[in-house]
Amino acid sequence: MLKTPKALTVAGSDSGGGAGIQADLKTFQELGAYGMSVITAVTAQNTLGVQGIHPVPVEMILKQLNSIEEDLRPEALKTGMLFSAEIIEAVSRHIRKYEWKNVVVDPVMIAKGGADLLRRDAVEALKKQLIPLASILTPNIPEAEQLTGRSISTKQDREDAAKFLHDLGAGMIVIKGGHLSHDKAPVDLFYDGEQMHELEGRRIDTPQTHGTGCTFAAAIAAELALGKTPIHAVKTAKTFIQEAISHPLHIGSGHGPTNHWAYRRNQA
Ligand SMILES: Nc1ncnc2c1ncn2[C@@H]1O[C@H](COP(=O)(O)OP(=O)(O)OP(=O)(O)O)[C@@H](O)[C@H]1O
Ligand SMILES: Cc1ncc(CO)c(N)n1
Repeated sequence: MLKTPKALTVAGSDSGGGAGIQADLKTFQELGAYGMSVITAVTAQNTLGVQGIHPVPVEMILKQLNSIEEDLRPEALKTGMLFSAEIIEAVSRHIRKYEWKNVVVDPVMIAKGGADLLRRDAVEALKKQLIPLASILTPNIPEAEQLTGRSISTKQDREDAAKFLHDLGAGMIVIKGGHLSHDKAPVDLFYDGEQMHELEGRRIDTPQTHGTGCTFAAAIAAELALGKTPIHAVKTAKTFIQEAISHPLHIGSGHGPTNHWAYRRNQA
């Protein structure tokens, strides 16, 4: 009997459904992985912004992780919004203890509307505890700047940042190009620990980009769960997010969600 690949997201809930746990589960489903979740925080959120954040007690996060470990060990996982140093420490300890593999770390810090999804004092825990466990780390440019303490404007800056993050212990790094200036194509830089690869893309001029980073990292995790190679996984994730942004759903009046159906529909 063929084994069903299981992918786990350890992240915050977005009541609006476009980012966080909800985006991750939709992405897993579309790419053919069985989706599971460990919720680290509940956010009250819509396309206009974040109206509230309620972190889940660490004890309950550990219970969710243990329930998964005892019965449903994932082939791959992704982490998203982790909110505090104590949550990062608990999640990292669990991943280390049970030697979970194929760990995609999306170092979520700030929502599109400016809300803090990670406490400022938790950045050190992220660098010391979780990044060394990452098979693939997926910062956007502002997150890479925070993690490296350097400003990033040129291609050389991005390559140097990727090497710096590799030295912190991340196996492979994708520095996402969504935040490059609007007249530039959103090229993502993928460093596999030896070589730099550029993931070309076409910029789609739309405000409907809520949850792009979550969806991209979840697509990588789904592909790794399916047994695909890292380079295949990041390339599929890039196509997946490009399709999802290209076919907006026109939901809400702010930064609307992307369209998780678009990739599979276009493959059919
Ligand atoms: N306007 C766009 N057109 C095409 N691709 C885009 C656009 N914006 C982002 N992307 C792509 O989406 C993916 C996520 O990148 P981005 O830099 O937006 O992540 P992020 O800032 O972490 O997202 P989030 O807002 O969810 O935190 C990358 O592959 C990036 O190249
Ligand atoms: C819960 C959650 N995670 C991540 C993001 C980043 O897009 C968000 N807006 N909300």
